[in-house]
Amino acid sequence: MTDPLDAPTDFTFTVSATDGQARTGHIAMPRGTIRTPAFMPVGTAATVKAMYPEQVRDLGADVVLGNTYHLMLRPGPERMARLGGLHRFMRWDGPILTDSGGFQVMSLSALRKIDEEGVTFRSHIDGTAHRMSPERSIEIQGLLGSDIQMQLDECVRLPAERAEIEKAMRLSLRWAERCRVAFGEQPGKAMFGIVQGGDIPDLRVESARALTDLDLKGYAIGGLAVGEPQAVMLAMIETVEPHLPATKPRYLMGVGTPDDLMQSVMRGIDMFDCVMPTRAGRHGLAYTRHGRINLRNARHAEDTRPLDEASACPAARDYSRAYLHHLVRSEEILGMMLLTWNNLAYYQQLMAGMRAAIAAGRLADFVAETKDGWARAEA
Ligand SMILES: Nc1nc(=O)c2cc3nc(NCCN4CCCCC4)[nH]c3cc2[nH]1
Repeated sequence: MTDPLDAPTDFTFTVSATDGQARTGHIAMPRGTIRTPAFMPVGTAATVKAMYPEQVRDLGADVVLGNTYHLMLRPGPERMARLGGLHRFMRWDGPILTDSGGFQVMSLSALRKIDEEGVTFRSHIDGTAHRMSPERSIEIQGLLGSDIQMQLDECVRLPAERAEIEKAMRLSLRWAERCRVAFGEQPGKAMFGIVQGGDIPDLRVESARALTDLDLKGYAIGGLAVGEPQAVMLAMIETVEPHLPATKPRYLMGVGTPDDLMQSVMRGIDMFDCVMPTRAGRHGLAYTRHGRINLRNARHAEDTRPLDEASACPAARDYSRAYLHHLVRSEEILGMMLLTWNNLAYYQQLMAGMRAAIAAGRLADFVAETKDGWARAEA
C-alpha cells in the first residue's frame, strides 16, 4: 500500500508507453493503483467465486468488479452502507468497479420494462418488484462505496434492428447525462460512460462523440460480447477508438477469452472484466500457456504432469492433471478452487506479459509467441 501521506487524492490515468494502438500505464486512485492493460476478476455477489481475497490480490489483480443488480437485491445497498461498505464487507482494500445493473436486469430478471425514467423489474431471487433509475443506480453504487461507477445504460443483444439499437443508444446517452449530474464531483472516484450503438458504425461514432463531450473520467464500450462474432466486436472497437480521448481509460465490458484480450489490447483497450476464467474453472476447464485444457477428459486420468510447471501459481505448478481430473470427475469443491485459481493466475500473467511487451515495443511478437504456445499443445 502507498504511504497515506502521498496516496493520490484524485483519479489520474497515465499512459507510460504505446505500441501501435496499444497502451500501457496506470490509473492512480486513493485506494490503489491499477496497472493497465488490466483484467478485473468478477466478484458478482461480493466474492470472486471460490477465491480468498488475499489470493486474488497475490495473483496480481489490482481491481475487482461488483454488480449493482446482485448487491441491491442481496444484501441491499443501505444494509451494505450500515456494514461499512463493500470493501470492508468482502475484505478487498483495492479499487472496486461496479457495473450499473442495466445489463444484469436484462439478462437475469423476469418481467422487466424499460422507459425514459429507468428500468422496472422483478428480482430473479424472490420475484419482488424493483425500480432502478439512473439516479438510483449511482446512489446504490455510492452506498456500496464503489470507486469506479458505471452509468445506467440499455444494452441490446445482437442481432437487432437499427431502430432498436438507435433507440437504446440515444436513451443511454440521456441516462449518461443524468448519471453525471447524480454523481457530481467525487474526488478520487470516477463515473464512466458506456458507448452503445450495437454493430452499426455511425451509431457507435455518435455515441462515442456525445459521451466524449461530457468529459468523463473513463469510457466503457458496451453492447458487445452479446452474441456477435469476434470479428464484429473487433470492428466496433476499431470504429469507436478514434473517437474516444486518448488520455482517458477505455474499458471493454464482459470480455473475454485470452485471444479476445490480446486482440482488443492491440486495438487500444485498457480494461476488461469477464466471468470466463472463474466460470470455466468451476466447470473443469483450465486456461494455460499450452491452450485450454478440459480436465474432465479421460486422457488426463494418469497424467502426472502439472498444468504448467513454469507457473508461479501453486494450482498450476504443484498438482497433477490426474489429480485435477479426479477432483473434477468427483465434483469435489477443491477442483473448482484450484482451477479458478489457475485461470485467474493465467489471465493476470497474460496481462502482465502484455504490459511488459508494450513497454518494450514488442506486443505483436508477444501475441504471436502466445498463440504459438497454444497451437503447439493442440498439435
Ligand atoms: N452496463 C453494461 N452495459 C453493457 O453494454 C454491457 C455489455 C456486456 N457484454 C457482456 N458480455 C458478457 C459475456 N460473457 C462471456 C462469458 C460467459 C458469460 C457471458 N457483459 C456486459 C456487461 C455490460 N454492462
